Amino acid sequence: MTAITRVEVQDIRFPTSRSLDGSDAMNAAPDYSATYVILHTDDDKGPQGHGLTFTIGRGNEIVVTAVRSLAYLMEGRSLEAITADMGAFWHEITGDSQLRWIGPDKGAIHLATAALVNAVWDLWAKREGKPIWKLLADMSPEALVRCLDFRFVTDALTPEEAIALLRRQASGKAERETEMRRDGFPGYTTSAGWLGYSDDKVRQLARDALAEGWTHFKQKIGGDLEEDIRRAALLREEIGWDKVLMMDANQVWDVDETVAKMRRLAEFDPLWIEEPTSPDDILGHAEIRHRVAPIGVATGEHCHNKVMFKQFLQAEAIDYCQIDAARLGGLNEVILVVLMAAKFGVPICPHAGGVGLCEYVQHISLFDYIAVSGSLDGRMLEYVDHLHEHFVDPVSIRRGRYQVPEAPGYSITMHDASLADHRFPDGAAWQE
Ligand SMILES: C[C@H](O)[C@@H](O)CC(=O)C(=O)O
Ligand SMILES: [Mg+2]
Repeated sequence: MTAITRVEVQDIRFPTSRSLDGSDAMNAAPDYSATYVILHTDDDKGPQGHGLTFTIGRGNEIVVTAVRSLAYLMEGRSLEAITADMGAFWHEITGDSQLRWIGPDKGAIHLATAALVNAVWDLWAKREGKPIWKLLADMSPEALVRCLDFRFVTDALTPEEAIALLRRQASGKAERETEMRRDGFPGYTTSAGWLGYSDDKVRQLARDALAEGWTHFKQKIGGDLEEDIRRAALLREEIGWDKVLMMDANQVWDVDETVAKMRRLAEFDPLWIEEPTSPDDILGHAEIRHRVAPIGVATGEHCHNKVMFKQFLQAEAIDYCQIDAARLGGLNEVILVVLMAAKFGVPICPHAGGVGLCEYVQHISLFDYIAVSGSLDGRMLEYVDHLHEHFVDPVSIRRGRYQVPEAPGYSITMHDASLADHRFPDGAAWQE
């Protein structure tokens, strides 16, 4: 038995606002940040569990405090008891009635839940000697479904339906695993498109990305419309018309405004408009989708729980489901949404613009392809070229495709020196 003896939490921040990496129309100057959790165990020689949740700077201290409040639900428990019934564990960690009051299943408390839950999965996978995607792909449908909490979503997906979905793809799993190891998973890059970058920088980064083999690009829009049009033309000039372009407004518009603006931007042939309006406006997204077709609608990075995703799917409001590994309450909830999306026929294209998110979501897309959907249609994984050097097992990209991670765990462990340098406010990075 391995007991979780202590939950350690750190406030880690990177001063990305200095270079405007990650900037968009809503978030002009983000400092990519992590509430970073380490699960210590009574096995000194064994691995620790690592997990993080993503924020963009101020407020990270609130999520750190929320992790401290939740820690009592973890400390003293055995890993084996948790993993024997992961569904019950998730129900319990999101079910403390006093803490649930400040959610439920949303906001700082849910972000904190993600860091803790993902750290448990990381610990489990490390002890099994497998990367997360492989741990999931190797589970029987019944074992995987036992990891999930179906409360509030059985009108959209029952455990029996989830088992049937997983059984449907069981026979081709080994083949798809081999294919992924050979070819990698298709990606797209956002790195050339941040809103705060100068024209020259956008041009240079687009050229670099083309030379590296990227074929799919995402651009930030949502500022002045004429500026959006000018920058879309600039990007098309660089990448040509045979490459795919996506647009991301980061929630700045109303519904009618989105329709009017996307009718102008349609000349640049965007595949999707991402987060056009409030992330909570399910019917608004449905209305936009209806009116801007054939441009697709993508959202999910601010979609905070399985109930919201259920309704986006039921309302036929999205063409692309952009789950976020740390906005939902950790992997248990992510898997449930992946299964619901498969049932509704909507492709998973995870959000990865943040620190550590590329590291996390590669496991989710691999699992989705190998064990759930069995399809690459409409599926691609976001890539941003920032901060990977701080991870012990960073993502590896070749010709615009994610290479399969093989190290045990969830790929989220950071180097000790990186943690020390970026601890807020006393780390070296914050002394300049
Ligand atoms: C603030 C983040 O960088 C955000 O712009 C990321 C995002 O919207 C994306 O990657 O998509
Ligand atoms: Mg986005």
